[in-house]
Amino acid sequence: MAYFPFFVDVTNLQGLVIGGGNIALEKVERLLAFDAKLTVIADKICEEIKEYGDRIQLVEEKYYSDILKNADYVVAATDNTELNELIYKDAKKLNLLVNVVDVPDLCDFIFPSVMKRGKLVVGVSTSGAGPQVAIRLRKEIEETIPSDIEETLDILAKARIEAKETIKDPAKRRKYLIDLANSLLDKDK
Ligand SMILES: C[C@@]1(CC(=O)O)c2cc3[nH]c(cc4nc(cc5[nH]c(cc(n2)[C@H]1CCC(=O)O)[C@@](C)(CC(=O)O)[C@@H]5CCC(=O)O)C(CC(=O)O)=C4CCC(=O)O)c(CCC(=O)O)c3CC(=O)O
Ligand SMILES: NC(=O)C1=CN([C@@H]2O[C@H](COP(=O)(O)OP(=O)(O)OC[C@H]3O[C@@H](n4cnc5c(N)ncnc54)[C@H](O)[C@@H]3O)[C@@H](O)[C@H]2O)C=CC1
Repeated sequence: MAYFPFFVDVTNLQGLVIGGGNIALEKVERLLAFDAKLTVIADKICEEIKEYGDRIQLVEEKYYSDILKNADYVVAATDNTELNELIYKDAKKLNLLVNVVDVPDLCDFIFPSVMKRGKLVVGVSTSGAGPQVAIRLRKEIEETIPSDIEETLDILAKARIEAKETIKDPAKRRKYLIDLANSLLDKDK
């Protein structure tokens, strides 16, 4: 296996979380931090997940395979190993990407340890070798990020749009944007 860190626009995809316990809640919260479109199906959905009811679709029923038809990707987080395996098989028949929470062999994608500050996103993965290492390194990286990074990236995003209009020469535009990025990042040093 080799996990490539695509940064996927989850606002445009329909995610399906199967299971409504603590582990499902963690996955839901991580995805909602990115405004993911989500459906949660479980015969028992915990209160904490229900509190997100205005942002996600809740289906308080047992898993049925037809629900996969509306999904783009699936997270299987039930406490039933055989069921999680069945979900994996059903989802593969539809060519969906699946994450079975505690079974790396049944994960087409895995959750990294994530830091998000405005437009900056850092995701650290150990390819499943040791989530604890991913968590610790993510925290260490977090400490090196300038406190005004959100503002810096907002300024740069605007400047790039303007520069595409106003500086027609690609080489000059590139130099302008690299210098601006460096000056913003260096200004507090
Ligand atoms: C493969 C992967 C699949 C996936 O879940 O996507 C996976 C698998 C497994 N995790 C297990 C255990 C723990 N996982 C955590 C925590 C996190 N695990 C996450 C990701 C991943 N976990 C993917 C690989 C990530 C990578 O590449 O490094 C994080 C980063 C993101 C997230 O979960 O969203 C999140 C931290 C979020 C944050 O804080 O930043 C803790 C610590 C804790 O809970 O505090 C423990 C207990 C301590 C321990 O065991 O180390 C077990 C053993 C289960 C058992 O048998 O008990 C398996 C199964 C196995 O390894 O066989
Ligand atoms: N809790 C933990 O710390 C960890 C748990 N795991 C694994 O993650 C999985 C889930 O754990 P928790 O969320 O803590 O369990 P939980 O017991 O809190 O929740 C299980 C959920 O599965 C749902 N479910 C069961 N059968 C179903 C069916 N037929 N259709 C739809 N939903 C169904 C239940 O309704 C419930 O919402 C387990 O397999 C567990 O082994 C892995 C690592 C750590």
